[in-house]
Amino acid sequence: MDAHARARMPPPHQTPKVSTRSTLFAPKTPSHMKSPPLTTSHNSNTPHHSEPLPNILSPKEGGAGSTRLKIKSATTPEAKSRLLVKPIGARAQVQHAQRTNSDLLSTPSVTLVNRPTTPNYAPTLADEGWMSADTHPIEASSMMDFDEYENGMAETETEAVLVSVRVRPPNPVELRSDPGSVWTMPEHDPHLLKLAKGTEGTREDRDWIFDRILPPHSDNGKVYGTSARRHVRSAMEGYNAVIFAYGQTASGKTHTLSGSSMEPGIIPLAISDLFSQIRSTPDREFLLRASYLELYNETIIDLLSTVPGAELHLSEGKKGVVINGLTEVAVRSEADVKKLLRSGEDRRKVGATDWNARSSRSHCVFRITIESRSRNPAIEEAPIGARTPGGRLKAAGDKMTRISTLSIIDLAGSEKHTSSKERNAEGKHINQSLLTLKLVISKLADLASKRNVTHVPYRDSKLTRLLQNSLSGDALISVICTVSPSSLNLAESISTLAFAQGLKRVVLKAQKKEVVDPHALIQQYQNEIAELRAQLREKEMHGGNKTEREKNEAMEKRLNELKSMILTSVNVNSPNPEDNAAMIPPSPAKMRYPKLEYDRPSAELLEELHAEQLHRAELEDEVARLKAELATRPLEPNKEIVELRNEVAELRLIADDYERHLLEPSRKVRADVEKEFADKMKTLENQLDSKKIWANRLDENVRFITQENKALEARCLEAESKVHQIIEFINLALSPTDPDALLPIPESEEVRELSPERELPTLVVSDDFSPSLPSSGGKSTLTLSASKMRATFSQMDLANFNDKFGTLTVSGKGKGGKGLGIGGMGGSGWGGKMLREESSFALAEVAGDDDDF
Ligand SMILES: Nc1ncnc2c1ncn2[C@@H]1O[C@H](COP(=O)(O)OP(=O)(O)OP(=O)(O)O)[C@@H](O)[C@H]1O
Repeated sequence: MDAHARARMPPPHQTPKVSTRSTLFAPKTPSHMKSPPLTTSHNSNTPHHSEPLPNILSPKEGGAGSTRLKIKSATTPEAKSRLLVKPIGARAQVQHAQRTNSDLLSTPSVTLVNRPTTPNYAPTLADEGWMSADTHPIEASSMMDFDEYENGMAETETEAVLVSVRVRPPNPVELRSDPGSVWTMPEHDPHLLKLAKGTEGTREDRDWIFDRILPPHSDNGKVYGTSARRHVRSAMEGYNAVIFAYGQTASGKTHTLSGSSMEPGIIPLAISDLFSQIRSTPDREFLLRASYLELYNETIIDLLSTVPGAELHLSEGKKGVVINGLTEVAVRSEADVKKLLRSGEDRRKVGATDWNARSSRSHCVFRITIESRSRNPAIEEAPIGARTPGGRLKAAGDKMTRISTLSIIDLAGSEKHTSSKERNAEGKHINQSLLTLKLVISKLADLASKRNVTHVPYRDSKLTRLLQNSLSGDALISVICTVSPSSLNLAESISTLAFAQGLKRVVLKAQKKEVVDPHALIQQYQNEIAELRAQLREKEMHGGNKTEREKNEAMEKRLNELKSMILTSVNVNSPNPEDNAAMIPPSPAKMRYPKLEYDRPSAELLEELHAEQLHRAELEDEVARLKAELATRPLEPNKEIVELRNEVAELRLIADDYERHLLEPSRKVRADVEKEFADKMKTLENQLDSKKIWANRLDENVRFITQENKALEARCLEAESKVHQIIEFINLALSPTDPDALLPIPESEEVRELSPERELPTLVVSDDFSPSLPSSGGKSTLTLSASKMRATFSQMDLANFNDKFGTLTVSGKGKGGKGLGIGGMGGSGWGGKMLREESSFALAEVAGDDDDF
């Protein structure tokens, strides 16, 4: 964020929270209404002012400090005159109602009555000071950059004081001394103020940056737009707002705030803006009351009191500093405020100093308290759970009220030593209070910078006590620091700018004040109105004698008076309390549709109705003509339908396109799945290939085994035939008939031992063929001697024997190669089995760990 943006003020609506804080001004005792008309004995320069003040408020139960307010019954002619305001015509009302906010702003409708003329003070039109919007001379162009400026501010995020610096044009004395200005204000940068090159008497060569620099040619309209309008609008929305001017004497504070009849200042423009806001807010009702006080030589004086010079005292209330007994006057129109300001201005302490023929010798606070509520019955009820300022839960029917104050403060100028003794004494007090203000601001700035601050000296002057609630963050603040362009005042101007810089560092925490407050004056008035209406209705029903009728009249007057105090977009245009039209309460339809123009004159409405009827007749003719044309028209494809068809076709294309785009993701998913499956397929194919290899090798095995089996079969057959031979041999051996037919068996030591009958052959059988035979040294051998066998098996069934040796292979084994022998299966063994194990191992290697395999 750049320095300029930092310097800007935040929008006041950023933290719209409901607060329970309420106004700090306490009203005065009820004696006001009975007091004689206002006169002033303070201002020796001004004539006494005897104009009666409008609607002074008084506490319901009396006593200083009470916050209960009530308008006294205006039953006396004097009281009645206070309520009367001159009416304006119906046409003017309509024009007012039709004007937009911006219209009203760009053409402020009032100007302030200034103080009486003195030799070097030349306002004109003093009595006609409150000019109409159409006649005052502010140029519309001077307002042109307000919106741009406000838009810029709306972007900021932190709450700060809005600080503007206004450089006034040089006065004749300054022009004589040095016609140039010590300040330069670059056109391209409305935030930058620099000392002109070559300015003597100071070492200050820094750039000064503020929210707005207002060069000498800026008029009050521009100042209002840039430095006050936001605050006035915020006050209307429930934020407390303070606008004050600060600067050395004769630097232009009063000119900025009050202005002249030709160039109204911030106060009259603000008042005008307030009323224009009410006119353009038909859904809310308002109650405005004004107070005006001055702080002179550390004494607070009520400028609106019926007792001139009435001194006020401050006290510490629950919610801050309270001004006890301050007069508040209900105002219903700009004219009402004009009267108040004029009477207050007349009483203000002014005096000629060496620098200013009409110097303000006091600090002045003009304050408007604004109460408002919704007029819409649907939304005016406070939400369930809302609380009153006292903390109690709202009762049924309680309504939310916004209560805020707009304070505009004209500080007395900081003083140099003057030639007058009296001025010097005043100056001492003024300087003392301004010094305290500076100190307080500096402490608050330190606090905002999180420096250690133990004490903020609010109590050191009445000015800082008056401002305490606002300065401690309760309000939105705008300060206009005024400086002279002359080198004669350079030191003072730099001191003012330093003060302004301190202000920029103060942090504000203003909150919208929207509460359920049974003590809100607007609420009390509404209650009283309802009560009076009920009483009057009852009396009407029962008739009554003369005295009662008089009482009723008084009650009706009071009712009308109260109703006139509650300002709406309708009755604020018609300030005459006797204008019954303005007094009629809004109908339910009006309440429901507040934006409809119910109050337009009937002649206008009739005119409009007539125009509408003509227009309707024309339209009916046109419809008839078109119908006739349609009836005679040949049936051809309706162009519109063709167009619509084309449009449908186009839309279809678009829809197809959308569909394609929409299907794109699913296509991608499908491609992914397909790829996944393809990968899996490939793996399975690989596995299948491996299985095929394995199967081939199995086939090979089978083939090999089959061959082996065949070979074995052949050998078995051979063995069988040999067994037959053996059996034959045995049969022969056992045959007693022909011993010579036996084959000769070669002699061996072993056989000799075993077969003493040499003429008989010996049979040797290896154990490979019979596991049941006894083992001897790894190889069992059965040697049969024919002679022994003859003896042993003489009784044996040959068939049994044949069974026993039927599966044996026979290897001939006889002495000298003549004998017969039975041996194992030869060297080939189980070659097939070996092959199978090897293939199975190889196959497992190919398949890996795949479960699917
Ligand atoms: N911007 C301006 N344009 C034209 N005239 C101005 C401007 N500012 C001030 N003046 C004139 O300068 C004179 C002094 O101004 P003003 O009374 O407003 O000063 P001040 O700061 O209020 O002084 P003090 O503190 O003594 O009351 C007045 O005659 C006023 O009309």
